[in-house]
Order: sequence, then C-alpha cells, then structure tokens
Amino acid sequence: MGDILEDLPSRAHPHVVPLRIQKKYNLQTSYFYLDLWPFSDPIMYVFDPDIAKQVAQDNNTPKHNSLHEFMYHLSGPGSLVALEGAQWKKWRSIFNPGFQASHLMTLTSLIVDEAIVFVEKLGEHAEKGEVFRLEEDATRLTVDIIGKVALEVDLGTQRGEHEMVTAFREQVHLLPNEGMSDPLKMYYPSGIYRRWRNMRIMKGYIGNVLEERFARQDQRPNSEKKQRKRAIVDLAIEAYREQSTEIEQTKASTGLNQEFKQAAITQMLTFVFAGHDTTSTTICYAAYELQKQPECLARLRKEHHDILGSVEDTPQVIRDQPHILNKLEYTMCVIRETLRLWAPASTPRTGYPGLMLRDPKTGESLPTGNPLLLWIVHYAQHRSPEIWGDNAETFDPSRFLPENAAKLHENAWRPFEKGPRNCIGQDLSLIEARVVLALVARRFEFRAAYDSLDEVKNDGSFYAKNEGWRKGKQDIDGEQAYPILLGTAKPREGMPVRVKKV
Ligand code: HEM
Repeated sequence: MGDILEDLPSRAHPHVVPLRIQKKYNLQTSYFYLDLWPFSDPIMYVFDPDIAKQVAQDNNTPKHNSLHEFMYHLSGPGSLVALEGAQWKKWRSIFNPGFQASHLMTLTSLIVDEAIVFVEKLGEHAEKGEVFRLEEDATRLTVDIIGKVALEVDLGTQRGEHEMVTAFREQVHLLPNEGMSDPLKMYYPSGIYRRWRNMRIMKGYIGNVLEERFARQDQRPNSEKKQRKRAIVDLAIEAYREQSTEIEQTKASTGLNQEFKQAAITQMLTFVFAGHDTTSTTICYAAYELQKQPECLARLRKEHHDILGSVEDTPQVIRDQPHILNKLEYTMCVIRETLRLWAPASTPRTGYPGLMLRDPKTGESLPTGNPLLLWIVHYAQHRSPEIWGDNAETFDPSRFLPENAAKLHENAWRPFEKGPRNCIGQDLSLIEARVVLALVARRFEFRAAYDSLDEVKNDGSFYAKNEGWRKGKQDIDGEQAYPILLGTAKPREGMPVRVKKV
C-alpha cells in the first residue's frame, strides 16, 4: 500500500487506488477486501458490474456512515443522499416530480440563459488571452442553474458573489478532503466555528426563500400557477400537500409547515452540493478531452450545425424546442464517455450480517457485514480493461453509439449509480451538459494550461490559497489533470486553461 501511495500525488482521489492495487498484485478479480485498521473501516472495493448490481440493485444496501457525516456538515441531518428506509422513500417521492425529464424540459430556457452568461465570460477570457480555472467558471454556472431551477432565485454568482454560495463552498473545503493526512482537521476550533457560521448562513437563506415562496404560491390564482415555469420546490410543496394528513394540513394552514420547511432546507442544500460540482466537473473534462481529440470535436460540431443550425440561432432554437436536445446523439456519446473516464462520484455503501455477495465467475460467497465500507468504485469499473477492452483508457465516444452500445454490459456504465438510490438529478445534469456543449463547442478552442499554473496563483480561488497542493508529485502516469478529492472528484487545480475564439 505504501508503494502505491508513494507513486501517487498526495491529493489524488482515493478512487484511483483499486485498479493500481489490482495491477500490482496481479489480482484476477474485480473486487477485493482491504483492512486498514485502525485508520478506517475494512473496505471491500467493487468494480465488477455483476457484483455492483447485487450491491445497489438487488439488495439496495445501506449507505456507509462516512456519507451521513459528510452530508451532515453540508445540509444538516436527513439529506436525501444519506436517508434510509421510510424517511428516504417519503422525501424521494416528494422531490421526484420536479426532477422528471419532462418537467425539466420546461425549464430549459432558464439553463440556456445561464449558459449564455458562461459563453460571455469565456469570450472575455479569450479576449484577454489569460489562463483561468475552468472549474471555477463552470461551478458558478452550475450553482446559478440550481438556484434557478430548484428555487427560482437568481444567485448571480457568475457575475458576482452570493453570501450563501460563498459559505457553502467554504464548507466543502472545511471537510476532511485530505484522506488520512490530517485526522484532527475536524477538531480545530476555528474550523468548528466556521462550519457553524456557514451552516447558519446557508440554512437562513434557504429558509427565507422557502417562506417567501410558500406565501406567494398561496396568493397566486390557479390559472397563473398553471402557466408559469415551476421550480422544483413548487412541485415538492404540491406533492407534500397531497401526501400530508389533515392534521398536518391544519398545522400548515398558518404558514410553512415546520417539518416540511426543515426537510426542504436540507434537501435544497443537498441539491446545491450534489448538483453543482459533479456537473461542473463533467463540463471541464468534456472540454479537456475534446481539445485532445480533434476528430471527436469536429464530429460534435457537425452534429450541432446539422441539428441546431447556426451558432447565433442555437440558443433560441433550444429555447423554442427544448426536445431538440434529444436528437443530439453524438453529443450524448461525448457526455457519456466523459462520465465514464472521469466519473465524479461513486457509491459508498455498507453490508449487514447475513448479506453474502456472489462472485459471478466462481460462484464463491463473499461475506459483507457492518462495519464495512462496501464501495462501488465507478472510476475503477469505468476504466477496467476487462469490461472496456484494451483501449479502456482512451476517450472514444463512439463506444456509446447505438450499434456499439448494444454490446456493452448493461451494468458497466453507472456514473449516476443504478437501482432505487440512483441519482435524482441525472436528467438535469444531462440537459445542462448538452446545452453547454451546444453553445460552447463551436465558439471556442480550449487548451489545458497546467504548465502555466503560476499565472493563476493569485486568482483568489481556494486552489490558489493552498500552495501545499502544488508541491510534490503532480501527475498520475503522466496525466496532469488527475482527479482530487474535494467533496467529489474534481480536476486538479480547477483545470487551468486558455480559450481562443473559433
Ligand atoms: C454529472 C452529474 C452527476 C453525477 C455523476 C451524479 C452522481 C450521483 C451518484 C453516483 C449518486 C449515488 C450516490 C450514492 O449511492 O451514495 C447520486 C445520488 C444523488 N444525486 Fe447525483 N449526480 C450528478 C448530478 C446531480 C444533480 C444535478 C443533482 C441535483 C440537483 C443530484 C442530486 C443527487 C441526489 C439528491 C442523490 C441522492 C438520491 C437518493 O439517494 O435518492 N445529482 N448522484
């Protein structure tokens, strides 16, 4: 283990580890156990599609404790990501309607509006010829989109700062993102105070928005309610009312029901977290891979030209016919391939006594239990040569074209996880990614600028403030844009790039 860690940059995301262990010890299975006592629970790494199915689809095993603790600091207790049983079912069903693809399509023009601001900012960077961190701009874009579609608020972080978002982003950095290197981090008094203060700001802001929204919703005539675009929270309020008992309804008649309010604050903060950095990472890595593969970029541009028309008309075409996004077949392949190679999330589960998994090749029974980190590692599964062939590490969107996709194992590609606990926001992120690619790909050329990191060392970002992150080994097998652990898996140093107008 020591040799493997020594060979990796200190900030590398731990999900890069299992394939390296498999290779080093020439393991014949795509799962194995690792006991790191006393540093963590025993781990069972899973990157075999059949065993992943047993864990997430057939048995829907509980989430690992680390996730409860992590989400507690970002959203308070009861996050949809970490809830279990009846409580999870209740809140998932309340928020499901707002995340249906058919509903999200009605909100596409809001996404286009924010993507246009993103395009304008890229244009400004291009004019200045400067190096900038793409992840910073993409994060602000995706945060503003969540604000619009989930709460119908203009957070405006693409062009300024927002107190709630600043608090939120600092909160992510105050969590233990360094693995085992600083086990005392959570106990520093200054950190405890900052986390308490940030949580107060975050909950206070979302609580006020909900109160306002609830009051306004009641005052609107029914005809108006039907016509307007409805934020995800509006559909949740409606679903909650339909599910509530008469007693709860009476309690709620004098204002926003407190149970709903507290849970909705928690879920909204969950959506801000889960919804922004995974999607922004996907946008960054798509740009990164396309600059390395000119023939993929050319094919993508051609599809946009053929289906969406001119660059100038594209925003209005998407606003008028949001379903046109469903015709962008190759664009979807590019996004799928990006999510394959650069899966930003994964699934930390646990087992329970009596739950045995089964090796699909040998039929051997594999014990689980609790404590155990039963970890389906998407990054490892998505890069396994056994599943994806000898070119597993190559960016090749055509593997997802219908004629090729039919040959893929049905449980191999799982960036949003599968089964009942799959990602509620997957359709939203796929709409966002398609809109952004449609508006950006024909306008700009990106160039990764890892060799010019000095130019962004004073940009005020969290990355710039952490000089230690730039010390020591800075690549994995020559790859400079390797993923680091920062809430989820993010491109190192926020992916420094230059852009040029086409
Ligand atoms: C590229 C983008 C995204 C990726 C790769 C992704 C990935 C995932 C994964 C792997 C899970 C399962 C986690 C687990 O089992 O512990 C998950 C769950 C979840 N995601 Fe996403 N996600 C993305 C975007 C979003 C967006 C846009 C939202 C919301 C606005 C969102 C909200 C959630 C929530 C609430 C859950 C928990 C669902 C449940 O347990 O019922 N995600 N996501």
